[in-house]
Amino acid sequence: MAEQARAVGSLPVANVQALAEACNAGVDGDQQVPERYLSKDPSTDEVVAGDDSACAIPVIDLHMLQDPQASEECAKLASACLNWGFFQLINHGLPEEVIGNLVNDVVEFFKQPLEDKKECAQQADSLEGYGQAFVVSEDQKLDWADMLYLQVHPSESKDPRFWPTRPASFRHSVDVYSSEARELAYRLLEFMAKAVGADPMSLRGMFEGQTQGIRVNYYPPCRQAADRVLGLTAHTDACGLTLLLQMNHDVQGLQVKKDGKWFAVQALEGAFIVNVGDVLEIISNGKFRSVEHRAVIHPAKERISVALFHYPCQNMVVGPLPEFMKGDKVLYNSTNYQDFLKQYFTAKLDGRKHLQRLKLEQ
Ligand SMILES: O=C(O)CCC(=O)C(=O)O
Ligand SMILES: [Fe+2]
Repeated sequence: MAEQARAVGSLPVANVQALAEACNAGVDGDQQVPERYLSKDPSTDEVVAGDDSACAIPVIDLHMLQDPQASEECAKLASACLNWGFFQLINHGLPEEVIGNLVNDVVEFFKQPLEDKKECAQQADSLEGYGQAFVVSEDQKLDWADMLYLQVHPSESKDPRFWPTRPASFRHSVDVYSSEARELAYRLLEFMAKAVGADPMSLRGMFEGQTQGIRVNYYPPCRQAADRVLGLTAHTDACGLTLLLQMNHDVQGLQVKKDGKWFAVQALEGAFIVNVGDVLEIISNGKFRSVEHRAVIHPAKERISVALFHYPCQNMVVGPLPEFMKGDKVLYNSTNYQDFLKQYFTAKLDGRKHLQRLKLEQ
């Protein structure tokens, strides 16, 4: 992402927060939701409701993972990463104050007038900044959301052009939050490796100190057509591991694909939603799965989420690690990381297709 974020730009499109305000205001017959946002056909979607705990993504307790006696939690982690590619993490130890400061500053950022937010607008040569991601053609369907993407680590990769100066504490809140969350991601990578019998340091060593990016997603409500728009089109994450914080936990939006159906996620207050990215699926030779997910829109309520993406070492070869095979058949081709990213971005978010290409015939 470090290089790629600078090489791939997005075509400028309307600000969705402002468009939503116009469409949601007043009576029908005012501004209509433009056709380009109507990307979803509700009649063909099978969605499993998020309030049924029997069908929910697994919940993993970090306290229990750390207890050397509690091997069941480790087995649950391995099963979550294989069968869902997603889990919610509780008792993660990230200070409430650190999360609270981030949440307040993100909310304040989006409350500003459009002109002020545009001070950190995306530029033609970059994915960083405030705008939309991966718009590459004039007739492509568009997401009902705005986002702010920033590279947060290593510190020399930060581009101050895109970092909000208001609220004044924004930069500090993001720095503190992302560095705490980074440590947590490294701890999780250790547990994930251990959970499938690999050396706990094998994954940590590939990710520690490498690129971390933050993506703040703002999903405005859509009164006219909530079931026809998508906040974030179905995709897999290119990175190794994503830590997602959903701010208004009572508004459902994230959906995860399993066995051909979409499962709505009911976010637990204060928990992280963690998911496996493409790089980890390949490195683990399929023991962890990078799963398609998307975000849907509420008719009356906004939703904000913050995703932290953890990328591996820039010059690594992305391929199954011997540590994860131990005699198993090799399921994926290896490719160098820069080519891997190029292919992912060429497939325009369609990471799953990209993964299929790397997957060897069985
Ligand atoms: O907003 C969400 O719940 C999902 C966000 C996401 O998948 C992403 O930013 O990659
Ligand atoms: Fe994602």
